[in-house]
Amino acid sequence: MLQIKSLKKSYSQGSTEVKIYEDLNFHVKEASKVAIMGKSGSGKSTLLSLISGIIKPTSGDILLDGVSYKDMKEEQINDFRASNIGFVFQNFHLVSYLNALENVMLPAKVCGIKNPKEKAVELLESVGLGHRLDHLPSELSGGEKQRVAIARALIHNPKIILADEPSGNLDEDTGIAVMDKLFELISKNNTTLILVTHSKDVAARCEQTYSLNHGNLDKC
Ligand SMILES: Nc1ncnc2c1ncn2[C@@H]1O[C@H](COP(=O)(O)OP(=O)(O)OP(=O)(O)O)[C@@H](O)[C@H]1O
Repeated sequence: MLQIKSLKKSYSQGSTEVKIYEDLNFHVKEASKVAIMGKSGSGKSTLLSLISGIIKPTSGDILLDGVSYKDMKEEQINDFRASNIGFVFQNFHLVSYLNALENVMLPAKVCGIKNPKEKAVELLESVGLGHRLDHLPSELSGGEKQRVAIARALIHNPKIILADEPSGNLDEDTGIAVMDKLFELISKNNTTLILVTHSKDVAARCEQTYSLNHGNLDKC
């Protein structure tokens, strides 16, 4: 489903080259749930940004469902990402001036999905927020914001969800409830999950856990 081949990524920092990976290889099967752990600065978020096509590798290739990013122009990658990938971030990344319903509808509108409102209401109800549709992000609790973000990530039935510390900003009980919801919905939809986390408990929910060490992904 997802293939990462001989991936090299370096950042230029003035005259210095910051090397993150030299030769990273990785394969994720369809509908599987994979956790990525590793020390701060090991390159976990960078890997999610590369998988989403937001940043480009220095060399190597990424294929999603056999489609290589190398063969696509910037605009095609943006369209491909909008249709195939859903995101859940630690800081929620909701649009501040849109209410919960409008936030969830956003990816559906971008992808031209029919009945976006109906689908968004259904999803918000499934995450227990049917009574908060018209609340702005500033009028929602942290756990509620993350449940809106989960509904938004799933509305366009993406092939893959990339989650970066989704419970990192939530208290323990709220984090558990939010993760329960995320795993329930992705299992129901057979969505592939790649989850970056520092929490062993969160990682244990996944079928496989890898640790990113010195540019290599080691199976735990
Ligand atoms: N745009 C950039 N320019 C230069 N260096 C960068 C850039 N973005 C990230 N880095 C460096 O790349 C390394 C990997 O960053 P990344 O955010 O992927 O780490 P991470 O494993 O997700 O860390 P954390 O667990 O702390 O969130 C870090 O050392 C960081 O300083």
